[in-house]
Parts: sequence; structure tokens; C-alpha cells
Amino acid sequence: MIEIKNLWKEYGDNVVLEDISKTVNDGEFVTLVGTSGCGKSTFLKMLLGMESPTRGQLLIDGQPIPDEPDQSRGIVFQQYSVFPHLSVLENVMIAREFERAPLLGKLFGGRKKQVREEARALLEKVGLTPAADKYPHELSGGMRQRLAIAQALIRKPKVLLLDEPFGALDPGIRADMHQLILELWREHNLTVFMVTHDLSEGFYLGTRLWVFDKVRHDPQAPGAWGAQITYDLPVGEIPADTLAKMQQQINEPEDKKITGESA
Ligand SMILES: Nc1ncnc2c1ncn2[C@@H]1O[C@H](COP(=O)(O)OP(=O)(O)OP(=O)(O)O)[C@@H](O)[C@H]1O
Repeated sequence: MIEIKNLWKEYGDNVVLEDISKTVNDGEFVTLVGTSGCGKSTFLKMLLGMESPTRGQLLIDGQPIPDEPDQSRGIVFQQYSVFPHLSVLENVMIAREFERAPLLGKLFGGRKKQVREEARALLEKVGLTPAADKYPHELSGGMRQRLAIAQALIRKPKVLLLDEPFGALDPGIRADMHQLILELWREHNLTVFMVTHDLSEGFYLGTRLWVFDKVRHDPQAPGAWGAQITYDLPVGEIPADTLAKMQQQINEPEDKKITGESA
């Protein structure tokens, strides 16, 4: 279980997130939407341990989330972070090797064989077996995202964080990736947090959708107020007019918003 208790994040005078409290049970698939710059990625980074809250608490199974990334949480970014000089198979293996041999980044003998088998099984799962010996520059965008997902999953995380992982992909490939991520979510009993700009993607994939938005705006001091979670919706129960209003809000630039308007 993940508990978010009166969480704030500020960078100097810039309040990014303001007093967020939520509980997420194991196995939920939470999708995060909101205007650009409202703090969705910052929120994921706090879950990962790359950033710390300035106030409040973030607990995983009752313990504060460690302030550096560890094996319990994996992340996939829109901009994939693969090693260009390693093959697809080696890229997946190295994610595991770093975890098991953090100083050397190398495993030997039986251990290495075991990791290779695990990596091959994951490549099969994400549909990359035919590309196992290729190098990242030889892959399409969709294949690279499959690789990034395999890299995150080989560490057997409980929580998977996805930061607009499919934003750059063509619609057909996106649909394939949706099926893949749903399969992996179920099969690995993952808790998923996924940022997306596409509301329909958020509704399709999630069991729960969060809208991040600023309830208060001061045009003279844009950083004075932070975003909150203004909607927390169980998916499948949203009236069409609410949906339209939400998509409009997400598309609207911050400076066009009316001062003091609430969500
Ligand atoms: N390391 C940092 N130092 C200072 N300010 C930062 C830092 N990281 C993010 N910010 C600021 O925090 C705010 C939220 O950024 P964030 O990237 O989390 O937004 P976002 O909702 O993910 O945006 P987008 O949808 O465009 O990706 C922005 O105003 C950004 O400038």
C-alpha cells in the first residue's frame, strides 16, 4: 500500500504540489493527467526516490520511501534510457547485473547464465526475441519502449512508474503497447502509476484516474500555489460532459486560466 500524507513539493518559491493526501492499494493502476508543468513527473520522481517531498510523507507498506531509487520501484520514461553500445539482450541483463553486483556491474558463471535466461524470458514476453542481438539504433520507437519496459521489469518491481511511455508512438503501436502493459500489470501483480496527456488512454488503462490541477491561480505570482488532485475517479463511471470539461482543462495553458477559478 502507498500512503501519501499531506505531501508538498516546492522548488524555492515555486510551489509545485500542494497538500496531497491519497492512499493507493496494491494492484491499482492509477493514471495521472493534468496541464503541462503541473507536477506529474515530479510526483513520479518522488515515488521513485529521485526527489524528496518538502513537507508531508510518502509511505510504501508503512515505511518512508527511500530517498534513492531501489529495486522495489521501476520507471519507464518517454525518452528511453538504453545503452547504445549494448545489444537488446545485454541491455536487459545489465539492469539486473547492476542490481546484483553494483560495484562491478558484472556477473560471472552460473549467476550470469541465470540472468541471461531471465532476460530472454522477458524479451519473449515483450515480443523482442527476434531483436535480442540487435542494437538500440536498429530498433523502432515501439521496440525501444518494449526494451525499456523489459529493463524495468527484470528487477521485479512491485511498483511500476510510467512517464508518458507511449507519447511518441504511432496509434497502432500504442494500441499494441496498451495490451502489453495491461498483460504485464496483471501477470506481475504490479501497482502502476502512469502519466499521460491522453485522457482516453488514461481511462482505458487505469482503474483510477487522477487529475492534477491548480485550484488557485495568481497571474502575478504563478508559483505561489501548487497543484492538487482535483479529481480522483474510479474509471468507467464518468459522465460524458465531465469528461469533455476535463479534457478542455488539460489542454488549456496555465496563463489562460481564470484567476481564482476552482476545478
Ligand atoms: N529539478 C527542478 N528544479 C526546479 N524546478 C523544477 C525541477 N523539476 C521540475 N521543476 C518545476 O516543477 C514544475 C513541475 O514540473 P513537472 O515536470 O513535474 O511537470 P509535469 O506536469 O510533469 O509537466 P509535463 O506534462 O509538461 O511533463 C515545473 O514548474 C518545473 O519547472
